[in-house]
Amino acid sequence: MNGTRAWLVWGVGVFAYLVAITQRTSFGVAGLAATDRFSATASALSAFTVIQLIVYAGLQIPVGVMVDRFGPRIMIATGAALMAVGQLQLAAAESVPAGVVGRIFVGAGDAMTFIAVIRLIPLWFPSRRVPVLTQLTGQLGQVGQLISIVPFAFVLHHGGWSQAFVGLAALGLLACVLAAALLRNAPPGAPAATTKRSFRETGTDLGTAWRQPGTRLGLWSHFATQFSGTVFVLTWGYPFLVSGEGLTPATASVLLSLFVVVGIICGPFLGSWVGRHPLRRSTMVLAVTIAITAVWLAVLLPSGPAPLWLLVLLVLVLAIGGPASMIAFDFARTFNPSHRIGTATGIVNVGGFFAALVTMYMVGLILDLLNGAGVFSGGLYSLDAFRVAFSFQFIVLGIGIAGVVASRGKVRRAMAERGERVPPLRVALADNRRRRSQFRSEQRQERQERQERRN
Ligand SMILES: N[C@@H](Cc1c[nH]cn1)C(=O)NCC(=O)O
Repeated sequence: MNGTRAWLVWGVGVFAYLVAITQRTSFGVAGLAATDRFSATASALSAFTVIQLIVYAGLQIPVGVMVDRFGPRIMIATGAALMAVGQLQLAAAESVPAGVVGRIFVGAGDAMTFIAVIRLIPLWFPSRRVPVLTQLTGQLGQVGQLISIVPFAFVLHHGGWSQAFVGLAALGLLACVLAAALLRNAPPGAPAATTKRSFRETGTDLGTAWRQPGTRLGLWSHFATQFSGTVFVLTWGYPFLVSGEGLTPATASVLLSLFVVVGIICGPFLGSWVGRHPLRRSTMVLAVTIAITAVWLAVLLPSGPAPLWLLVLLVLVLAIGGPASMIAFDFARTFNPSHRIGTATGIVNVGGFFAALVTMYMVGLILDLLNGAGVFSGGLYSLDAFRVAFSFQFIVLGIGIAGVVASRGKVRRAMAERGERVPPLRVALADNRRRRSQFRSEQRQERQERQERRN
């Protein structure tokens, strides 16, 4: 494998994903400017984000199939081009429908990027490197959010709407050109990364990927770990922290930026842990999901504002959900043959975004209903209203945990039929401790022997 070339391909892939995250998150930063430009109500504005995410989630499976059929390069380049077209449309739009069309293009291009980028990794790198590089790709991509928050917001407020969105279109075009020029689907001489399948065979592949219990374990893992953080960052976190908990906008922004930092720090650790303990991946997923449930209970159960340290802890735990959700793609990769990984990854990636969309909608609906019925004084975004509305997440978390446990059971039964047994966690931990202490005593003995020889 050509090392420099592999790193170049990975670098271009990460850049394309980072640009996709910038395009995805840019509208959140432009909320106030959009209200002025389109003279739109709050619910019309939320349609921009919701429709974009519906397009993104709806395209995951077809895009996964296309990644297997056409390879990552063309998908990444086409995705970047679509996002550039979408942002140009938004730069020119002066009505809500025209703006929504722009966001549909952005959602479609965004949908093509991540699955294709992580498909490149096992094609270019040895398998021992794949978990850490997959994690790093996911986390470095999130830096795109910071580009939306700082330079994009600066151009928007000082240069104006059209300049800011034309700038994003230029970034998309740059990603498209780099992908077309520098990406290759596989190293020279390696087996082809694409498979020509008939329509019928594609349908069969899709069914086979879905029936594979490991794919469903991936879907539920993504569902359980990712949605709460996504809802917090993309929609309800900021109003909850500022209007509900009474933090200043500056403190709330710092807390939201922590998501990116925590992901970058924790991602590589989680990736290397997954590489070393492949039989404990679902245990890690469950541990993170239970931690998310526990921290939300701690924040929502007591009446009155939560102390700042608890809100920081909430953000840290929700942020760890990001790297933990990347374990889901490891299930897709390791339980499916190479020609079905794109399809399986597409299925897995629906989980977290579907759960996030339902939760975003339900939290909004519950807030509206409580406000309409005048249940709490303090208005739409009062802390008590948020405490009730955010409790909807416990239903989704419960469904996620049940899904992970049930699909893990199926995976383990299938493994047992092949003669592979997963030892209980207690036994595995004891075994680990025994091996570590044996390793340490061997090292001690070796040092002693060396010392004796020197004397
Ligand atoms: N799990 C996310 C990526 C992530 C990593 N840290 C925080 N988020 C994911 O599913 N990504 C898919 C995408 O298109 O972004």
